[in-house]
Amino acid sequence: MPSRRDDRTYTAFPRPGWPLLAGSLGLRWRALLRLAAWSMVESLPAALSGLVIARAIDGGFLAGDFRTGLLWLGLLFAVHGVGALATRFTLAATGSVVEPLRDDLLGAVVASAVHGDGVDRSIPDSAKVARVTEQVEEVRRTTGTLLSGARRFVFTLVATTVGLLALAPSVLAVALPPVLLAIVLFAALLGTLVRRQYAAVVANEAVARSAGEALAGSRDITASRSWEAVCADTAGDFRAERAADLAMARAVALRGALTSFGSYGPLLCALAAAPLLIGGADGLTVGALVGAISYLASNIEPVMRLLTEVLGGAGLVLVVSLRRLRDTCPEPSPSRVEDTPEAVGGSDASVEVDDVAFAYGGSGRPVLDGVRLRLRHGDHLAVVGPSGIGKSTLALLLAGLARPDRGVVRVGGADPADPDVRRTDLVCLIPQEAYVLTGTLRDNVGYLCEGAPDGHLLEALANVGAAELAERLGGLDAVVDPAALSNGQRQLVALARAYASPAPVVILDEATCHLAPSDERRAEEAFRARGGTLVVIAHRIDSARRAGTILLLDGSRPLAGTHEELLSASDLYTDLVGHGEVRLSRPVP
Ligand SMILES: Nc1ncnc2c1ncn2[C@@H]1O[C@H](COP(=O)(O)OP(=O)(O)OP(=O)(O)O)[C@@H](O)[C@H]1O
Repeated sequence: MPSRRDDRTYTAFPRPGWPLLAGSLGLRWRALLRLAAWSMVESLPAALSGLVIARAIDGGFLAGDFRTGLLWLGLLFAVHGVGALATRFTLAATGSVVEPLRDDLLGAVVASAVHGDGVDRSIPDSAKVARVTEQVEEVRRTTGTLLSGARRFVFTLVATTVGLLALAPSVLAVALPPVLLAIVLFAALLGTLVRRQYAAVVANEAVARSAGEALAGSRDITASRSWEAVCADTAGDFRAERAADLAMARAVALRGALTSFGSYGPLLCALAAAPLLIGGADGLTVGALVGAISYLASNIEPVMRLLTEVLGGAGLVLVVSLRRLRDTCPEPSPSRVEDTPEAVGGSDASVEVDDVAFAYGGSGRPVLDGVRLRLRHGDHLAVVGPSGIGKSTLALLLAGLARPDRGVVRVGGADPADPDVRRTDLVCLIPQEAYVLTGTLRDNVGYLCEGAPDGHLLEALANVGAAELAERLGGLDAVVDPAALSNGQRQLVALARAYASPAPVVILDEATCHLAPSDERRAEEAFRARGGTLVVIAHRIDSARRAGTILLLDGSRPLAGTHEELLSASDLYTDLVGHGEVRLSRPVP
């Protein structure tokens, strides 16, 4: 079967949604690892700041040793410098994860638009394209925000916990419960937030749709003085949008309250417990308390805001945009593969010629003009017409050896003249002047089916009526001298080569003209029994009559039909039949 260099199919794109997002991110796992590594470096200040501050106070400033205190603060400054450098690299790594996502999403959206079930390809829906493009952009942007928010949340929280554990476990014990409670409550609220945001988006789209329709019909509405009725109709959509927005606003207000609780709760708890903790069982020093407070003030507060506002906000938009994309993009249909390269040269090989015109270079007058033809796998067609009318030219076009100036030629769904298509796997043309190579009989018969077993080649020779010739020549190993063969013998060798080839379409361009009528019949019947599509440029009436369909080229309007149909429809055909030869030697009228 023919092959193409690009074997990617559109159906390889999954539908836009979480699996696509996860697959796209999964493909960039190296960049994700890089991102994690740089995030760890970036969170060093979060892990060390409290510890360093405690040392600066206890071992430096409170002990009256300013130099030591300043040295510790200098170290803190250097650690922040390293963290800032790491931030630069995290941005680059985030870009290399998120940017390809846009291509993947657009690929999925376009595949869905082209191959989706129920897509009406005759009506370009530019509004939908714009909306979908906007949603793709939204998904890409929010994925970036989410990724960078999520990694800062996780790494900063872990770094802070580790730092607090090392510096003041008693403060950690007091501060951790409000943090965990805020996270649990936020997780419980998330479902409501998603539902309300989705409802708000849908209500917003409904308003845009109904208002757009009203504006588009404004002339008619004004002419019929029906503005009041239209306003009454659209008012329902506006009310639904207002209700959805209010419900969303209430959920967002609750989210704000949770943010404040998670941000300041740990700090307040630590400050309230401070008098008990200082000098307590684990000997909390003033420096350690200040260091612990700095952890809570400079790390926990931003981390909780990240969770509820950035992750909650961007995550919400991402979930809703992905769901909207999935809902608005129909499922690519796995059965609709006719446009994919896989379908090219499929087993159901057929011939399609659509409104083809062709002129040899230089001569302005077309040899063929307006030729249409459609053959199914297994069809047998004879092409007849006066000499010079263009029968061989049609054969060349079908075999991909010439390109039409206008119209389309497809064999097995592919353009046979496409250099990316393996033409010999698609179609085999045997011209009148049979071509025999200097080489063994095996080389000659197996030329188009390299590596085929001898049995296959011998069977081909026998079926086209060349078994006796093969025996006389000395079998498959015999070296053939083309000059020593008669025209008929050369045609038998060429016929066996075509028979043995894997091409599902065989074109015999007067390829049996030097054979006796009985041998011609035998060869043609062998090709019919071989399967596939057979096109015979016929020169004898019997040869044409054997075909299921006859195409008569007459220079003006090609006609196709059975022998009887053409007899009653065309004087030219009757004329050809009267001569016994369907190729008249008189010139084209
Ligand atoms: N390579 C070529 N360059 C220019 N003109 C050509 C070329 N080959 C064929 N022609 C012209 O194109 C026309 C159609 O030729 P074609 O061989 O297709 O006709 P045909 O019907 O097969 O004829 P025949 O039955 O005699 O083989 C003829 O006028 C021929 O002279």
